[in-house]
Amino acid sequence: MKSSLPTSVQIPKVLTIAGSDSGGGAGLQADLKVMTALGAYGMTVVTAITAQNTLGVTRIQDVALDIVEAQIDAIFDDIGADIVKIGMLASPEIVRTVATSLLRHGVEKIVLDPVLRATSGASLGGDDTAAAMIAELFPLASLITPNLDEASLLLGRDISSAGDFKQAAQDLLDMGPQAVLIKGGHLDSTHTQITDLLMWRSVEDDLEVIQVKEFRHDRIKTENTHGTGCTLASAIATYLADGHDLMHAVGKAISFVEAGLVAGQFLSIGEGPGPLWPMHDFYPTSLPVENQSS
Ligand SMILES: Nc1ncnc2c1ncn2[C@@H]1O[C@H](COP(=O)(O)OP(=O)(O)OP(=O)(O)O)[C@@H](O)[C@H]1O
Ligand SMILES: Cc1ncc(CO)c(N)n1
Repeated sequence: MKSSLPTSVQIPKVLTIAGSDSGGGAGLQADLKVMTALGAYGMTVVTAITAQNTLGVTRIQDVALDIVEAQIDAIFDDIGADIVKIGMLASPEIVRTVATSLLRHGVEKIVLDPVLRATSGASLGGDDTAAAMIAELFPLASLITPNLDEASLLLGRDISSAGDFKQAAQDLLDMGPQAVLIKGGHLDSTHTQITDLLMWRSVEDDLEVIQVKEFRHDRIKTENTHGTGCTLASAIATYLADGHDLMHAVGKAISFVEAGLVAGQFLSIGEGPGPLWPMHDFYPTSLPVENQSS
């Protein structure tokens, strides 16, 4: 039972529906760290448990459908969420369960990161999961954030150059989401710049118009890029829940990832590509520990 103490401080409540990364760099662990770093109250619905580290994924255990549903109900029957971020869903059945539950609870703000493969190459969902996402979740999504591999899988054709981004975003937008962000992080790593392309629908004078914004930024030279996609989508969701419009939320989230990558260069976590560092604002890694403010 609640006490009668005043509860006037409002912080954004952000729910991630995602897989667990035992290594802590991606998945719901990354999501929670980002939400916390950005001042939101983070919550989790676990869809799958991955045995994972910086070298790769060794095992995946899907969570039973009724347990996925019960977690979503537990949150919306009590706490609620200002926005939902979706990551790894692992099977078409989990996609359907999540979509049905979110519809039942009338959830309207959804950032969908269509996670289908880990950077290490491990499959985190197959073609049938992609098809279920398109059918069940795209129409509910405020924003989808595919990387190049995911955009190629979802569209059934190769998206391999920045010149393909606009048409790919348009074709993905035609599949039902309100907005699409194509992430260019995996495009040729010899390029010194990265382009992420945002396309979204808006209404002007009662007419729907399609808007486009390219975010071009320097590629940070680092191996430690584990979790960039999860971090970006969680940061966008948190900034949206905090009241920013889509274009600014995406811009701020890209800057947050960049700062995390710069700070993550100085960390040595695991033998493979390590994670970025989402706590960069609080614990800057480039300073010797004794010089950091306490
Ligand atoms: N080396 C880099 N320097 C600067 N920004 C980067 C770098 N690598 C990725 N990003 C940014 O990180 C964000 C996520 O992009 P990316 O293409 O890596 O997504 P992803 O493949 O879904 O991530 P993940 O590898 O976690 O699955 C994008 O905004 C992208 O521009
Ligand atoms: C659990 C999980 N979700 C998402 C990704 C994508 O980075 C990953 N590697 N692991």
